[in-house]
Amino acid sequence: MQHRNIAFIGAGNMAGAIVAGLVEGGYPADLISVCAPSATHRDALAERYGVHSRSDNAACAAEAGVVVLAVKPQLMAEVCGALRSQVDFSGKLVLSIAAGVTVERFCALLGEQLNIVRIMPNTPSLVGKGMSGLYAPEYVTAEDRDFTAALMESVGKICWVEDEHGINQVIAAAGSAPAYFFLFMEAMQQEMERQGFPADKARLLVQQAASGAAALVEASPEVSIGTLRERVTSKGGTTAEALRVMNEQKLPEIVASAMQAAIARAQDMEKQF
Ligand SMILES: NC(=O)C1=CN([C@@H]2O[C@H](COP(=O)(O)OP(=O)(O)OC[C@H]3O[C@@H](n4cnc5c(N)ncnc54)[C@H](OP(=O)(O)O)[C@@H]3O)[C@@H](O)[C@H]2O)C=CC1
Ligand SMILES: O=C(O)[C@@H]1CCC=N1
Repeated sequence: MQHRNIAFIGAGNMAGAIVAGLVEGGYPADLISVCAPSATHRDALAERYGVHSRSDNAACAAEAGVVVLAVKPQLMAEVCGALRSQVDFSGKLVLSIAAGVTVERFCALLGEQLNIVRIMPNTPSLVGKGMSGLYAPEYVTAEDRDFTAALMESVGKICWVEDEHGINQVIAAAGSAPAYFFLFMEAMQQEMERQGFPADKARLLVQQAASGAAALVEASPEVSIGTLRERVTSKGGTTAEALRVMNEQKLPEIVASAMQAAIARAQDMEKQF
């Protein structure tokens, strides 16, 4: 892939996961800077991955061809306002990973016809297993779209969405989703501990079952997930009994409501930030 000078504004969980995935995947660390007010996170990234640790957002962004906005949505207006007064964004590619901040808002904050791609990544990018949704306004060039796609493909899989609302739907299905699976795994580990298993064995059982199930889904694209579930479920057996309880207690409906709540929150944030 093409290599450009990238400035990450924000060095937290998500920026760190992308930086790690990029460098582990062979992107030159020397071309990556991470910028944040306190040294804690950015210095840790510099030490571990060899990227540059910076404290001056504007200087860092000014020197880069690609600026990744990776601060919390509620800080975006303040951070972009300060950047706009000191940095000329024409000719730069801006990538936002923030939930709930629209292209229209970024254009108001940083300049009209901003060359921007919105990315909705997730933290498994850290281990090269990310899933990112991408959206770009139609005027963004094919070269910048291709660069962004290749960048995120180097830390996982990607999916373009045609309209911007698709980013909110990607949040529900992928951006936030690792936390759903972690909650499920946490609950399973806790029950195994209640059953008397030590924490390390309880975790191993749950972790291996989860990663094995995910690997099976990935390895069987021609088989529906429902069919994979049925192959585990012997008639009158233990799985059927467990699934009966989950269905009686409306797990599928809970999942659907939770995803709808994530989308609704992203829409609220679009009005707020
Ligand atoms: N976490 C996730 O799973 C996902 C997050 N996102 C999006 O990523 C963005 C970041 O989230 P996340 O990484 O979780 O947040 P974190 O709180 O982990 O990181 C935020 C980072 O922003 C830095 N920061 C705070 N103020 C400034 C400032 N004025 N200038 C520059 N940097 C600043 C913080 O600095 P310091 O290191 O000094 O604290 C920190 O490094 C959000 O917009 C979120 O919507 C998207 C998809 C998934
Ligand atoms: O919780 C959030 O708002 C962010 C976006 C997706 C994952 N974390």
